[in-house]
Amino acid sequence: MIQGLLDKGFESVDNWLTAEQLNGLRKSLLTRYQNDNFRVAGIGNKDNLQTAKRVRNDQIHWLETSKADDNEKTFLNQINHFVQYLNETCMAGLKSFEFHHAVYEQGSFYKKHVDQFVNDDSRQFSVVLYLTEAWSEGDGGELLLYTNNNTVSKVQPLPGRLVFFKSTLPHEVLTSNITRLSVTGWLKNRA
Ligand SMILES: O=C(O)CCC(=O)C(=O)O
Ligand SMILES: [Fe+2]
Repeated sequence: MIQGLLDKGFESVDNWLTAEQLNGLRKSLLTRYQNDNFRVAGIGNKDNLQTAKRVRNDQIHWLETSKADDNEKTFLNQINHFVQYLNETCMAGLKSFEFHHAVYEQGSFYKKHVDQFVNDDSRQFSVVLYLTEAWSEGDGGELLLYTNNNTVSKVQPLPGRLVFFKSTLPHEVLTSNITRLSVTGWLKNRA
């Protein structure tokens, strides 16, 4: 994973969770979505929602450790192990992380952007885990990563796939033709 990050600027890994863990996490996301616990996502940390809607129109729900259910706790534990691994093997200096569930309803997208805020550079790495039950060519919602030398890499949002990239890397989500589910987060160098 680390090698891919260094070589290409990103890495993707399949089957990051067991099928059981993945199905559990999807169930938790859908339960929160059905109970109206989601809101339209914004951009930046002081944004105007009208502007934001032209850039992205997914809906999100932030995970809070204290309110996480067992499936979400398992996921956050795995992330914690991953963070420890990065700190031990790469001296990444990571101090905290934040994650949200995301639902891209049919027709939703997220235009080209970077995840680091202009007034806060604490987000070091972006992590996305795809939770959609099934994805096939034509369903859209691919992740485009603008790596160095104007190379564009396309990642299919396949169930169970985890993508990991530096938060300074420009990327975008193409329009999804199906309901696209994911959990997305950031590994930060500040608490
Ligand atoms: O879902 C994805 O593939 C990427 C999402 C994203 O770029 C973001 O939430 O900042
Ligand atoms: Fe992003």
